Amino acid sequence: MPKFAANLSMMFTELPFLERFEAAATAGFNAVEYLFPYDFEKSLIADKLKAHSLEQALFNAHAGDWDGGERGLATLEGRRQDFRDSITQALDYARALECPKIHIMAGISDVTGKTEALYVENVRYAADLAAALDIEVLVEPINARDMPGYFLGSVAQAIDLLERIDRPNARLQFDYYHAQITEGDVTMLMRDSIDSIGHIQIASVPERNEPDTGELNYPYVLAELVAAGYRGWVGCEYRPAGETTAGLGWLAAYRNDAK
Ligand SMILES: O=C(O)C(=O)[C@H](O)CO
Ligand SMILES: [Mg+2]
Repeated sequence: MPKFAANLSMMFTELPFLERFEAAATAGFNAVEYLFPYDFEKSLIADKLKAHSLEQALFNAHAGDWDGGERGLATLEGRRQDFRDSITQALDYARALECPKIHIMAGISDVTGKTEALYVENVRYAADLAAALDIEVLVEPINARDMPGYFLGSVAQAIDLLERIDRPNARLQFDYYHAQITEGDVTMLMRDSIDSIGHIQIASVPERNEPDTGELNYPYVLAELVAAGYRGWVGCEYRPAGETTAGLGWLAAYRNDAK
């Protein structure tokens, strides 16, 4: 059965960030992921993980001026040093949190030969630093409805760029929510890209709520993922329709499955 990580940027937002760790553990999660840890001392987060026996599955490298609309630095001309600083910072946190994976956001950029070349160079730079720490760097295609102008739109584009990056620890973050909106045929897409997949995320489509609603049949989708050999965390990157805990009935069904 799949193992699920709570995404603390979207789940348990009824609580202040640092209190979400305990809430996730109490709800039965053994791992967490979120966008960014950088507003907090890494030792503070490490203490939370330890106190609640949680693994840190994933977080993102700093993605620029988020409130100002930036969504990553890896394709931005003139931001090479900012990008490099973001990787140094992310790896510093990853080491402290014993986190094996970092998501590197590409940025809002047109796809041109120039932006592709910069992206390949930047992700390669990050992968080489991360490899020394046994950490993977991940790239994720994001749907254009939620993030208009985002550089990385499809799994095919991501795989093509990963081939050019050509580093074994640079891998695909496959988010079924984005894949269904942009491409559909998600199980064939997953099977075709399974060798590149380093992390999975889920949510209902189109509302991005609990995975037991919406147009995707997750019991089937996740059984196929496991059958294809995926053994990593499945990040629950969804916005609960109501109170987070009240919407966790879907998780109990997987626990019963395992018995
Ligand atoms: O939005 C997503 O799907 C993500 O995984 C990113 O990390 C943030 O946009
Ligand atoms: Mg995602």
